[in-house]
Amino acid sequence: MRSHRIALIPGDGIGPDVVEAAWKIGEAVAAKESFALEPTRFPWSCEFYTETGAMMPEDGIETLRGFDAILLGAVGWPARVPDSVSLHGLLLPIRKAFVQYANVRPHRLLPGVEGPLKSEGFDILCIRENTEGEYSGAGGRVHQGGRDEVAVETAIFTRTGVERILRYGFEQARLRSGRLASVTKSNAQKHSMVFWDEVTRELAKEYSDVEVTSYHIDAMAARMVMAPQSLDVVVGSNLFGDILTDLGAAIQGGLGFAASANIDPTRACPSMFEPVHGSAPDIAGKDIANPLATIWSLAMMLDHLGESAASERVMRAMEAATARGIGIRPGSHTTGAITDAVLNAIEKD
Ligand SMILES: NC(=O)c1ccc[n+]([C@@H]2O[C@H](COP(=O)([O-])OP(=O)(O)OC[C@H]3O[C@@H](n4cnc5c(N)ncnc54)[C@H](O)[C@@H]3O)[C@@H](O)[C@H]2O)c1
Ligand SMILES: O=C(O)[C@H](O)[C@@H](O)C(=O)O
Ligand SMILES: [K+]
Ligand SMILES: [Mn+2]
Repeated sequence: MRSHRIALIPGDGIGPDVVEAAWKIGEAVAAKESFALEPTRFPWSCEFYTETGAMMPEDGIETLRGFDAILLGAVGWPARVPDSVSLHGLLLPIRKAFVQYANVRPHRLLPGVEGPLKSEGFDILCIRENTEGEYSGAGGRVHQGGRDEVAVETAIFTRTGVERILRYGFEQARLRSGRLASVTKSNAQKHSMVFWDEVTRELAKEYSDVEVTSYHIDAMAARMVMAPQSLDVVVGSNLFGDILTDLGAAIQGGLGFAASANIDPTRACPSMFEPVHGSAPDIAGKDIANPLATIWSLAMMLDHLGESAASERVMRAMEAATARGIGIRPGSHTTGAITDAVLNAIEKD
């Protein structure tokens, strides 16, 4: 029987609830399609940090390297560990070490879900650079606490990094409508974003079948709200992509719906799948976290593993559940009730 080894990192807050919910769905579709999912659970989290002084063991990356994929919940519990420590101790090292340079985030309204806008048919694909840019972690602070204190945070854009993410965007545009929007801010950031635009234009010659348009990040934010139909594939830097994908999540009905895949397109390393949202301390422990974002991320994982029939089963079941009004508004159903509705739809399919 085909088998896939999956590392589960539930993490903090609502992370464990949504990962266990998604895992039930994974097991159900694996049974339907006659393959096995072999889970190994890792307790790496802010609690782990409190106990050990690190977000993951020193050999954590090497341990993960042997898996076919990683399914993650959320990292961060600011009351216990500063976010800058937890993110740079677990989530960001995985993205960087495994060169998961393409963070793929689909935003689409599921049937029955009414977003806050009149944006029927909202359906875009955001591609976020995931290994460098504003998240490089290069910089420092001097004269800490003093009147002359200085903080420097240097965004790093390499030709390799910029070219490969734009290329990924062009390729995705080819698979969809043939339209690509490249997010820039070259009016203000006169080095990195001018470079980004230059590489965009260079690649445009190679992809003459793709219609590419550059938009400044601020105008893009407005466009996503005012004219989302004019967009299809959107490619942007790490921070721009981070912000735009919470906006995309909001338009698709909330963070409980937004899925993501951290992809190493070369497949040399395991890719990681996780909801766009974080640990949601404000609703943790209340059993109202929407698991659909993580279930959708699981569908992306199955597709990446070559299990496209199982992936399609998950998507169909989610759509059947929301079409019946399950989980369509924040807090409308418990995590368990939404999970059961999806499981039920899988059984009936
Ligand atoms: N990739 C990640 O692991 C990731 C992503 C974002 C934030 N974080 C971390 O998570 C912590 C909380 O961050 P935040 O509050 O800025 O963002 P968040 O995404 O955790 O929450 C933002 C808002 O969305 C709601 N929400 C999120 N997920 C939901 C779900 N599944 N169902 C229903 N509502 C949901 C929350 O209740 C909250 O009101 C911080 O430590 C942050 O650094 C981690
Ligand atoms: O990448 C980040 O900024 C955080 O982990 C989170 O906000 C995300 O979007 O994944
Ligand atoms: K997450
Ligand atoms: Mn984010």
